[in-house]
Amino acid sequence: MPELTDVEQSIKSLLLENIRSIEDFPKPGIVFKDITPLLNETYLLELTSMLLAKPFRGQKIDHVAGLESRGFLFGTNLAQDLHAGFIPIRKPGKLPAETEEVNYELEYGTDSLEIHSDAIKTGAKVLIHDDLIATGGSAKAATDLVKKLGGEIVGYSFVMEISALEGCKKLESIAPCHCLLSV
Ligand SMILES: O=P(O)(O)OC[C@H]1O[C@H](OP(=O)(O)OP(=O)(O)O)[C@H](O)[C@@H]1O
Ligand SMILES: Nc1ncnc2[nH]cnc12
Repeated sequence: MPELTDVEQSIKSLLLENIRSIEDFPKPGIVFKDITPLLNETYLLELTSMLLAKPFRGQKIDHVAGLESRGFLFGTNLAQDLHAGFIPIRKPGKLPAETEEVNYELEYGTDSLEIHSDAIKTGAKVLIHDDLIATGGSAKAATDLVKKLGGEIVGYSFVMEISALEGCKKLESIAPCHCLLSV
């Protein structure tokens, strides 16, 4: 009988095969990693969701904070699976109530992120989730927002990392960084 880790490895290979690489999107020189095929088929959606939650099962997590927009796709699923609430971290001007804001750098530009000022109670345990980590700038900005509100970062969850950009290195001293897939 195959070991569980072998089965998990095979599932990860299957998921990786279903990620599309699109050259020169959204700018020349960027190879865009498209996770939408993982949403397109129910078995891929379920396998991805199951493996995303696995490292955090049994941990006390009050909220999953997902980054706009692709961090919303698996983020609410992940929150429900971990019996946590979901907090949207959004691009500027999208959240309707009072917000906190931070600026950050992207692999292909700069942007800012916002969170509702009342989204987190002091000491709440927060897991940050996104589809992909490249430079880690967005996840670090999300970290700063959560900390500004008094939340405690207990981990990071990404569907995939672009390992050459070493984004997780920015975060490892803060909390464990789990990337389901790596390119
Ligand atoms: O690790 P980093 O270098 O910060 O890059 C990763 C971020 O870039 C992408 O988002 P993008 O800003 O393209 O927005 P989108 O999710 O709305 O497409 C991706 O979904 C992450 O949020
Ligand atoms: N290469 C890439 N593919 C998809 N999303 C990204 N976000 C930052 N870099 C990216």
